[in-house]
Amino acid sequence: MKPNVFIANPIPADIEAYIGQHCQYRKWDRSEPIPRGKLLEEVRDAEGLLLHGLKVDEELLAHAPHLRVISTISVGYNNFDIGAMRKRKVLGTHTPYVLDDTVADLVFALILSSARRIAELDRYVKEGKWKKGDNENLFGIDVHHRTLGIIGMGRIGEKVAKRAKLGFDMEVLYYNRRQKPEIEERLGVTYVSLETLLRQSDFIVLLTPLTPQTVQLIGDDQFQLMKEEAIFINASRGQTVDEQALVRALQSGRIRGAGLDVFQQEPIPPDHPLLALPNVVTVPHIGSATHQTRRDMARVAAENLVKALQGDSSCYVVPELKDLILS
Ligand SMILES: NC(=O)C1=CN([C@@H]2O[C@H](COP(=O)(O)OP(=O)(O)OC[C@H]3O[C@@H](n4cnc5c(N)ncnc54)[C@H](O)[C@@H]3O)[C@@H](O)[C@H]2O)C=CC1
Ligand SMILES: O=C(O)C(=O)CO
Repeated sequence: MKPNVFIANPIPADIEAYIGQHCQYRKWDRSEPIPRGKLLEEVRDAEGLLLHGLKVDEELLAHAPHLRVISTISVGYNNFDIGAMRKRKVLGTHTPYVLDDTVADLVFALILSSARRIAELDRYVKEGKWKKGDNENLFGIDVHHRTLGIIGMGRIGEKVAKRAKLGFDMEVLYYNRRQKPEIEERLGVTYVSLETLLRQSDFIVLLTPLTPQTVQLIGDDQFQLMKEEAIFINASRGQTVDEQALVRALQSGRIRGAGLDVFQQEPIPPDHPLLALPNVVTVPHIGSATHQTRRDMARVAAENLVKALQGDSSCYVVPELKDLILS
């Protein structure tokens, strides 16, 4: 008999059809998120669950006694309570690699638009403020030949480093849980302490996963170490930064600017002080959001779901739960 699965977010029709070849499924296909109560109801008989951005915790698992696999359409899986999943032997899978270049492109878009003030000057032109004789008050800073510091040199970090080295002749420093000599050799990047990275970089990009060790990794003390001209980019998760400290650093001119794709609360409340600052470029968590990449992510997530239910270990199980598929 085909396993029962629940698809909690809309996915392309052909990918849904692929799941249908291997599983019996029910689905939520409205664009607004599924209400929590409805999700808890729907998972009652499910052995597999496909989702994007929904919280997986003890409560959800308690409502899903048959659940064996949860497949998230994202590479980040901080929405998983890993301890609770391990206790119930529920596998978690994610979507690494397919989105790396797309997210790295977005990081560069944030670097360039912060340095050259693209969003601010777009408003300036459209509001009819452009007058002959405008000069220094429109100037930005160079990106090429400056120093980029990457915190979290993983799959996406490496793609950012490649763009920086090959496209912009930048010096690239990185800080990571472990040093990566193979990337140093391939790209000519330099491993440094977090403190050195913060002191020496003109652009600082945060790309670690959200874990207990990275919660508020960047706060007042770290902003104090940065150059006054530094631009801070966050494309990891909002909780890796102390957002109040970031507001203070930007308001006081401690750093020059910021480019942000992620926020402590998403959507960010419209009256949030960050949104009143001209030296901040914001986008609504769109790192991987191109038509092609979101499609590829949905395909990988669907393949993960089907493979994991079949006991095929070639799916992308999250590192902390890999032993479950082998046991
Ligand atoms: N803004 C967006 O739309 C997107 C955001 N992301 C975020 O980016 C993160 C990274 O994705 P990948 O590069 O695929 O992951 P990855 O696992 O390949 O890389 C993460 C790197 O961070 C390092 N790291 C982990 N904890 C650390 C710590 N405490 N201190 C220093 N380094 C640490 C790891 O050693 C690893 O090299 C995701 O977990 C997700 O949160 C990912 C995709 C899209
Ligand atoms: O994949 C992720 O972790 C995202 O944040 C969205 O692509």
